Amino acid sequence: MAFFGHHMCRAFSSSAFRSVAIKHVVIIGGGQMGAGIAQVAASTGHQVTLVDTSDAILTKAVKGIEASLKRVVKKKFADKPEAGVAFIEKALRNVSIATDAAAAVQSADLALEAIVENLKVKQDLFSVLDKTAPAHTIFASNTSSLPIGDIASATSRLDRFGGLHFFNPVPMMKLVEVIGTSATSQETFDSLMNFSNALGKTSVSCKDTPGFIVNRLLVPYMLEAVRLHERGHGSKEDIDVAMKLGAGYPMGPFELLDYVGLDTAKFILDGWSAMEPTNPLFSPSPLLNKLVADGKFGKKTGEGFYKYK
Ligand SMILES: CCCCCCCCCCCCCC(=O)CC(=O)SCCNC(=O)CCNC(=O)[C@H](O)C(C)(C)COP(=O)(O)OP(=O)(O)OC[C@H]1O[C@@H](n2cnc3c(N)ncnc32)[C@H](O)[C@@H]1OP(=O)(O)O
Ligand SMILES: NC(=O)C1=CN([C@@H]2O[C@H](COP(=O)(O)OP(=O)(O)OC[C@H]3O[C@@H](n4cnc5c(N)ncnc54)[C@H](O)[C@@H]3O)[C@@H](O)[C@H]2O)C=CC1
Repeated sequence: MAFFGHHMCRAFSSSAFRSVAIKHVVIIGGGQMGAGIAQVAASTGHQVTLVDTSDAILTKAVKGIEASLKRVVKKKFADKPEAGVAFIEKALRNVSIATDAAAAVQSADLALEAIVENLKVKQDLFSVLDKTAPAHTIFASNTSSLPIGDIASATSRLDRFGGLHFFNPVPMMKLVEVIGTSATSQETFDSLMNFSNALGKTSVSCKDTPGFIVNRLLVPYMLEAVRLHERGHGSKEDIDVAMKLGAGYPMGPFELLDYVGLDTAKFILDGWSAMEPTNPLFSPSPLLNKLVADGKFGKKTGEGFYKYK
């Protein structure tokens, strides 16, 4: 089984650009990941512009950020409720919203995308942003499964392009994978590491290889769980209970798939299947395809493998 035989080494290129102190972050995509990253960046004193395709989506995103901040302060400021209110107000003041990404990046130190998991759509976005962003602006992708180098290839700033892979839910998950391609400069990589650390996250350095570290291990596990169920060897409920109580995972694989989003899971599976069509692990899943075709994307739509209303 090849499972993505190619291997890309990261050899830092020299760059005319110094490492950038990231103060203004433009986050494109105000879904679960973009909103979560915006929340954490704003809470740690960064100026954030959150971009999506409509005001309605952005209003929902900001409401979600406020609700999540309330959960955070309930714990963090348990004995000081006024300080908690001030913390939320300060964080929300750091967030502005926009629907025009090309205009928003004109004052950005970092443009980070968390839009749909589709190579062409991500390339189209960065190709446009490349024309309006200042020379110093670093571009980064939060992709789960696509090669960072392929996304970067749509731009003229290969040395100022890297990956920042966050985990869902962003306010709770402590890890960020920082990915450098073979063309990412050391200055850019350092800037991304510093930014991730400034968000209070623990950062690990990753090569631009399929799935980086976490998803290289997590995706096959989730795929095996679905295959096991499709073979009739376990109900999804039993598999979830087994992995929570027998392996100590906070969520079982089906709960986690619903949490991630089945639309995103399908994008990942289809993308990896295209890269390695003969690998039976990546063959289409009738169960997943049916749920996605029915608009059952998991928790975010109220139904996936399970019902949430
Ligand atoms: C063949 C078909 C298969 C397709 C295969 C394709 C596979 C594709 C899959 C790969 C996808 C990859 C996605 C990716 O790139 C990387 C990822 O992000 S993977 C996901 C990683 N995340 C996890 O593994 C999450 C695991 N779950 C948990 O850690 C917990 O369950 C969770 C923290 C989410 C919730 O905790 P829980 O105890 O279950 O519930 P509570 O509601 O009680 O929360 C506990 C605690 O946490 C606070 N909290 C929770 N969420 C938030 C939030 N969004 N904001 C703020 N605070 C939050 C909550 O308030 C609680 O606080 P207490 O003080 O304890 O009350
Ligand atoms: N869901 C997860 O657990 C994780 C997802 N990721 C990655 O993060 C990215 C986003 O995932 P989610 O937030 O879960 O998706 P989501 O579906 O919740 O949000 C995506 C958002 O992007 C917006 N969007 C799509 N195209 C756009 C464009 N051209 N311009 C502006 N906005 C656009 C959509 O309107 C939507 O609000 C994907 O690349 C995914 O692989 C990474 C880590 C974890």
